[in-house]
Amino acid sequence: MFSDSPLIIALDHPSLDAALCLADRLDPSRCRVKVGKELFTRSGPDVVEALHGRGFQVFLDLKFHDIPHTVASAVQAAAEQGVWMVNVHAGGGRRMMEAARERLARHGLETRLIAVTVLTSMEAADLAEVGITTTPAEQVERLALLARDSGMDGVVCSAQESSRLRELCGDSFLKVTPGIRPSFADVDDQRRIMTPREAMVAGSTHLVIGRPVTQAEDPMMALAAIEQELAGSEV
Ligand SMILES: O=C(O)c1cc(=O)[nH]c(=O)n1[C@@H]1O[C@H](COP(=O)(O)O)[C@@H](O)[C@H]1O
Repeated sequence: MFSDSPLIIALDHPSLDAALCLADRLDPSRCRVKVGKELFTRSGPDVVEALHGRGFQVFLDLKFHDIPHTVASAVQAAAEQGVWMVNVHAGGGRRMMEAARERLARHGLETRLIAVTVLTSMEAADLAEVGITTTPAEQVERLALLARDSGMDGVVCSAQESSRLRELCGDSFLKVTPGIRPSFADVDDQRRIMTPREAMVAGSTHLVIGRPVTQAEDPMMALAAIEQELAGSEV
């Protein structure tokens, strides 16, 4: 049975064994999982296959950013592995995103395709250093509108931007938000953060949570605590 939970647990582990060890402590009916750059670079498609075999839906978070043909081919390769969701960088531009969308459509692949706006680790000063002098919020709006117009199913953004993006792009446009910190967790290196409850109220459709669950002594108990915080929000 697939999960309809908004929770996506980031398996940011250095090996296949470590990731599966954590996955085996989670319940696939109560969360999805995210495979990112380190884990995929080390273990490749085997980890996706192993997670599918355990009943998890997988968000393959490789944040593709390259010329349109290369990104379209990479997105196709991800979708052919049967992943639930894949992402690209909105900064790659309209033609790149449209090429990825068109490739999935041409092959009848239903993987959700979303675009990263501004990373949750970035503040105004970080943007200024790379030549972007608008605020993070303005840049997120610009990239979210571009992503929507380029056929994306949604965006990755900070939960602090979810309510504005709900107004601009509607409820069904996915707002996948990392930088989530339950009341019991440390902030770590994240900057634009919110609690799970605040994020759902603000309009996030999915919450990406890593260390607060993966580093917990009992990951399933941490997940249950997050579910409880969410239930308190009546969302
Ligand atoms: O695309 C992502 O998932 C992502 C985008 C972003 O802007 N910020 C961000 O933290 N992430 C990912 O979300 C996860 C957050 O993990 P924690 O900070 O441990 O909860 C990591 O796997 C990040 O790579």
